[in-house]
Amino acid sequence: MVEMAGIMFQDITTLLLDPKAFKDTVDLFVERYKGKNISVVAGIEARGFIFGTPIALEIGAKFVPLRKPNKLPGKVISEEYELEYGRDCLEMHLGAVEPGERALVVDDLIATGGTLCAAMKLLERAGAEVVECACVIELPDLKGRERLNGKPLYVLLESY
Ligand SMILES: O=P(O)(O)OC[C@H]1O[C@H](OP(=O)(O)OP(=O)(O)O)[C@H](O)[C@@H]1O
Ligand SMILES: Nc1ncnc2[nH]cnc12
Repeated sequence: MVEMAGIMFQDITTLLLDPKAFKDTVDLFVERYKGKNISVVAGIEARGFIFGTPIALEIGAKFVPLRKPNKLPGKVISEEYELEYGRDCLEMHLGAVEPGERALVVDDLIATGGTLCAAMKLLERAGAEVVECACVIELPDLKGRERLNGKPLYVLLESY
């Protein structure tokens, strides 16, 4: 954890420097989701890509990037969401997900929950069933879990 502009920033890049710790982290998710009939792993830009892609490969699911605005070249659907300061937006390629698909949403961290909430809305608008959201770290004091409308959230560690 490092302090950045008054915020205690949870920096997962140190985890990535340790190949065994990184692999063990991915394996914990793979063990949980393998054989659960998940066809889509949706990873949230940017840090959700780091964990989402190896999980998708290992469980045999496709990987769908949920990106910040104006990054995806094709037609997209968009969802705006509130940040602690201001607003942001996530986009997903139209047609990347088919109605009825079972999706897992992956990110590195849940803080206020706005990002995961927008991600779930995109997948549900495309007709997918969001099975669960998965993050490495939860900041429980920010009560992000309460914004997920009862959708299960699996995290590896809580940071207070
Ligand atoms: O639960 P929330 O309050 O919505 O915050 C969590 C989001 O914040 C961070 O991403 P950030 O928006 O900083 O973007 P980045 O990964 O591109 O740096 C983090 O990786 C999550 O995606
Ligand atoms: N404290 C924090 N550390 C890392 N990423 C974040 N995203 C939102 N809050 C964060």
